Amino acid sequence: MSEQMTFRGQVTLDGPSGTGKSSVARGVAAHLGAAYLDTGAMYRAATVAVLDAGVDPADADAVARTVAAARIEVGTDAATELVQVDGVDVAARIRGVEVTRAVSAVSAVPAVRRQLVDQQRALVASAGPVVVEGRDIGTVVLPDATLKVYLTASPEARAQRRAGQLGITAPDEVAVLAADLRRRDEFDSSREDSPLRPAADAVVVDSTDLDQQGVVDRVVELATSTVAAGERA
Ligand SMILES: Nc1ncnc2c1ncn2[C@@H]1O[C@H](COP(=O)(O)OP(=O)(O)O)[C@@H](O)[C@H]1O
Ligand SMILES: Nc1ccn([C@@H]2O[C@H](COP(=O)(O)OP(=O)(O)O)[C@@H](O)[C@H]2O)c(=O)n1
Repeated sequence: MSEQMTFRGQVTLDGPSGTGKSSVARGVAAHLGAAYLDTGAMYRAATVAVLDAGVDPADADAVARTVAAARIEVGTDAATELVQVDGVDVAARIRGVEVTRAVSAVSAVPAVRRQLVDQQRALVASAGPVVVEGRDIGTVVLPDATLKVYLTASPEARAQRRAGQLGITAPDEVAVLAADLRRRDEFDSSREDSPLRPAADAVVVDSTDLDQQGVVDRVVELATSTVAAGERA
């Protein structure tokens, strides 16, 4: 497929925190003229609903009831960020420390996952060509995707990137951030329902020594060569 040809497939990007999933997925979507879905934003929005209801994130039944009653909306346009809970814009709040600390507990609740996975599949079905990022997209949400990428990077690089994003420079604060990332990744990888892991047919891309554009270029190259191979078959 030449780059000018229209990309009609689905690209999944999974991996641990700070590997560059969101920024790379946006770049790839823009390059391919595809829609973009940030599934982490949906779990984060569900977490806002739980915290606002005063529910303990560890109380799975109450979490499931609260999220079932909430209207969670996210956009699929790579150029703009739309995240709402019951019509209220929560795009900034979902990135806060409070939500980040609670999100893994909320996303481990099977009923929450069923609800949001159904919603993700419906959004993808109406989006056309799409780049979707998260933790279980290649394994559970879109097992037949055109291209599955599993992004990795060293723990040090991931902590440094997140620190840069949050404007944190003090070494002790970076160390706290690194410990938080490690804890969340362990939780996400060891949960029973849809743990974080590469799909058997995912291409693993280590971004430790690549800059953001380098990773975007690599994923676009993989997407175009996968489509070309499919057309030859
Ligand atoms: N390959 C890279 N090298 C350096 N910084 C990167 C790279 N990819 C992404 N970043 C930066 O790292 C930070 C975290 O990236 P993000 O896309 O939010 O990761 P994730 O969605 O996996 O948590 C952002 O500030 C982003 O610009
Ligand atoms: N498909 C997904 C996406 C996110 N999540 C959960 O949502 C949390 C936040 O996801 P995110 O993609 O916003 O996290 P970062 O990689 O940006 O730190 C993750 O730590 C997971 O607990 C999930 O369980 N499944």
